[in-house]
Amino acid sequence: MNVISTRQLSKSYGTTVALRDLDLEVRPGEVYGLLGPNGAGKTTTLRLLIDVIRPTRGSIRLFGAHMSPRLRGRIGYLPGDLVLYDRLTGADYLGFCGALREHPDLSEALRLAKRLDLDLDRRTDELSKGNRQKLGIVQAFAHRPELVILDEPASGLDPLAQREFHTYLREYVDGGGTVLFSSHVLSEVEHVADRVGILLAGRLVVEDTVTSLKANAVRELTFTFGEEVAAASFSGIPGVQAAVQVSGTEIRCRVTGAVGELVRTAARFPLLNVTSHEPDLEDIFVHYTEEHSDDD
Ligand SMILES: Nc1ncnc2c1ncn2[C@@H]1O[C@H](COP(=O)(O)OP(=O)(O)OP(=O)(O)O)[C@@H](O)[C@H]1O
Repeated sequence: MNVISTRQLSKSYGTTVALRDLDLEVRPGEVYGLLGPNGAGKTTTLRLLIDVIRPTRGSIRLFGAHMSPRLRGRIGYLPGDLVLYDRLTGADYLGFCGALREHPDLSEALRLAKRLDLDLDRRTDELSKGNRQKLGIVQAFAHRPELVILDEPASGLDPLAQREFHTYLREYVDGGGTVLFSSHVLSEVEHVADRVGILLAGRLVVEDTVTSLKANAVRELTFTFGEEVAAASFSGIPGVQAAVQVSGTEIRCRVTGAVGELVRTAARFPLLNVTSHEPDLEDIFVHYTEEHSDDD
């Protein structure tokens, strides 16, 4: 049974369609990263899942059931717009959240706060942006939820805190937890997520593992020859999308899938060097964003 399962989930605000027909499945024990440019519908999706806003259409199942007060206790949530009570210390705030959730045991919260180097004795209005974010993360995990939904968790965290947080996320899923998070930080998604979904203008345009997305993405191979070679010699080869003449002796090819035929063709000429630019998640993200804007 999937931890999260949505069918044709849609949300409109007046005439603005924020989310269209989202079918999302998040499996037990996985870290799922939701990517998208500003306004793509990420926050809307997360808010729908935790039931702070209601769908215009479609359905949501969490652990196979509709949202209920009992189910809410099994879920942790970091909102994108975290509101803290300024006069409380971090420890007071966590105690308050624990009381609301009827989970007074703060041992997990204290452990995570220590790992993130967060001082819980300071008043929340004295905390820096990054430390407020750490407090938000700590409250999301404090009651040992089975699922956490995090809206831009990396926002404001310094690289050390980010690294510690990612290690903690891995431990959390290894211990049976499940994570859905949104992010703009593509390197974070690349390192942490098992699967990635890209939302564009409210639609899920692609969903896959990071490894598979990269394997199927467009790569660039640049060939340097010992004599002049025409780019036209490389057009029509399976997988080659474009062959560009960089100079008389240098040709750059954009290619998808296997490169065997392309490399065999290049080897028929006096080949001196080949360099390959491997796509990262940013290239893939830009590719889908550009492709989508072409459709508009
Ligand atoms: N309360 C609201 N009233 C009207 N429109 C809204 C509301 N909330 C969101 N929207 C619109 O819905 C669309 C999706 O917004 P959403 O906040 O879900 O995007 P996002 O992917 O989280 O963006 P960001 O990365 O900027 O946080 C946007 O066009 C936004 O303007």
